[in-house]
Amino acid sequence: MAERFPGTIIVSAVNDPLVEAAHLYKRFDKLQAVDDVSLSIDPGETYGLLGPNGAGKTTAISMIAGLLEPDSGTVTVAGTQIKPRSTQGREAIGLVPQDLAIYPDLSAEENLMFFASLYGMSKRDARARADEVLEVIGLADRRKERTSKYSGGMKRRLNIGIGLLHSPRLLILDEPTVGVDPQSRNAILESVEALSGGGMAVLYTTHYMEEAERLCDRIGIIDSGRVVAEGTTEQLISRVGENDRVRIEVTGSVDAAIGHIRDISGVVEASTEDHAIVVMADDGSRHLPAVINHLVDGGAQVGSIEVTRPDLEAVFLHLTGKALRE
Ligand SMILES: Nc1ncnc2c1ncn2[C@@H]1O[C@H](COP(=O)(O)OP(=O)(O)OP(=O)(O)O)[C@@H](O)[C@H]1O
Repeated sequence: MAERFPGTIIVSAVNDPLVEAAHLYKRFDKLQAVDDVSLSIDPGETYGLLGPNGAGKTTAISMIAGLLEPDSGTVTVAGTQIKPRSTQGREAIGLVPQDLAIYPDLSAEENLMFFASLYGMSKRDARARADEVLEVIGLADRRKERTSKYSGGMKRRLNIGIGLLHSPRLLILDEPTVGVDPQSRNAILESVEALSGGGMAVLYTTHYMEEAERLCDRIGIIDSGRVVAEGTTEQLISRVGENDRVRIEVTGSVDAAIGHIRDISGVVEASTEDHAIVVMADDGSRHLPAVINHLVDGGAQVGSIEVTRPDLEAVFLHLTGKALRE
């Protein structure tokens, strides 16, 4: 991290993370809502906090955004320590909360212009930035409509646009797709991908594993206030040793083949189901030809084949003993 000397310009090293949260704790009465959460996010990286309702995601990001004072722990964003009682460093952060903060009687454009004026932007800059933001959130063609007529998803997209107005380096999104229509959901995911591709760091909370898998370069799995595992989707899956599941429909006997299939290196388990054989293996597609050869050699005919890769849902279950969407 760059050191500060009076009168010098602070230049962060290129490789410094944009966000560093270290050992955050927060307790509400008897509940330890956040219990030693640390994470770092690089510029251009999308970091996902994946966990069920009540896991502590909102509490953690509220501390990272400087809205909530941690009991202990520190947050640094773009080289500045974030403190709830100071506005220092806030310009680097765009927080999009779950609750909407838009004026229903104003159009999308008017809402953006209003919030831009709160940031102290000139009318000209505000107009130019509103144009850019409307493109990013996919509402350019609906910009003049009163937002009271918008769908819930469109309102949510405008909420994201407001968080983007001041061109933050870190965008924090708290479960932005909960309860939105599929079209808006897709628009939101595409916006996040575009922003991240443009170099913005994104902190994204969700309990939808498909979104975490699609968007996030790294994921922290959070449960009961603790990040119980962190890594890329592949790292998380391999860490818990989950296997691919290969299901092959067969006619004829598999008795002769099944012993040979179990002997294939990398095959963990092979069993029969109704008119099918199910093989658990570390890399299902790689073992498929050998499995099929044994079946055919044993006199069985092979029908449809399905390879199911393990997902974050399985990882979550493995780590916590709970389903992500209980
Ligand atoms: N201000 C508060 N006072 C008391 N308890 C709180 C407060 N804020 C959150 N909690 C509790 O802390 C726990 C974590 O809540 P948090 O909102 O951070 O979880 P979450 O993962 O964001 O889930 P959700 O999506 O349901 O908000 C929950 O049990 C919640 O009830």
